[in-house]
Amino acid sequence: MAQIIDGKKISQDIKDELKEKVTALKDTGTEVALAVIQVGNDPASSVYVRNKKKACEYIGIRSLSYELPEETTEDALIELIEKLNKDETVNGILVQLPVPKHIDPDKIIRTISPEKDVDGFHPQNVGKLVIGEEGFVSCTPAGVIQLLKRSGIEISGKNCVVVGRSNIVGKPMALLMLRENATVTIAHSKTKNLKELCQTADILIVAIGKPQFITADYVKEGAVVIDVGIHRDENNKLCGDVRYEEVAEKASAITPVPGGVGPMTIAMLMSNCVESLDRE
Ligand SMILES: Nc1nc2c(c(=O)[nH]1)N[C@@H](CN(C=O)c1ccc(C(=O)N[C@@H](CCC(=O)O)C(=O)O)cc1)CN2
Repeated sequence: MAQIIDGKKISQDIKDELKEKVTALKDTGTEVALAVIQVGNDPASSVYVRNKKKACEYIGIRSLSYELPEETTEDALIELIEKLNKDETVNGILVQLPVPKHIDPDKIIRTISPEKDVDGFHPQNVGKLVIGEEGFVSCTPAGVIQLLKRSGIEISGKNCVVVGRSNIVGKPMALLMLRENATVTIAHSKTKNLKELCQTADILIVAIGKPQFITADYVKEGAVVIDVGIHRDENNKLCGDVRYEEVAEKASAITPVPGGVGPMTIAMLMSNCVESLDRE
């Protein structure tokens, strides 16, 4: 049976380390502040935003909350971001995704100052990741690296297949694994022989957005399987992109859903906020 990679425990460890750091910073008169913007009332987004605020509270980060109505215009949102960009007391800014359809997420991401882009989505931060310069890194992929490292899983020299090529998970995930000296392949909806390709992976990272798509026959005996997906099944129970029960019997280590990658997203967001101070 596989080692279960406990994202809840690892994210708690990270939050505890950050809390210590933030407490010490406070003693020197330095405060960390994060502005969280949500447009509309998507129920899942409301849960994530609430959890981000709770994490801020736990660590000692000041959180500024902007809950804007669904009909907020793109211009009004841009105006708010520009105001926060100029506010010297705010270190980090994030707009919870998805935004309503009438708002262009790419335009919004580009409006956030790269120095305050704690989500790591701004093209300038993505570019820094590509060329190996220090910048903010997207929280979910950064969280996966922490899960692997803190679980004692060797990355260097391993064959890694990343299934999914989104800008916020798949692509940065592949770049981070490359930075850790893995041999990386990105698979996507047009990939031929996906199953055979996945079977070559020592580390299989799945961010495909299809509930329970990856079955045991996609997985090499002893592989490490990281599930980035999050869905509700027909019984309204949370599940991932991976068929957990059967894959756990074949893998050497696996992340559960819930309690795997998800909680790491928020821990790494907190880490980026604290890190933003070192960049000033
Ligand atoms: N601006 C952003 N928007 C979105 C991001 C992001 O990083 N920045 N990522 C996702 C949502 N997300 C954070 O925002 C997120 C997703 C899942 C979890 C999490 O802890 N999941 C739990 C289950 C929680 C539940 O009960 O639903 C788990 O997997 O154990 C945290 C954050 C899209 N939008």
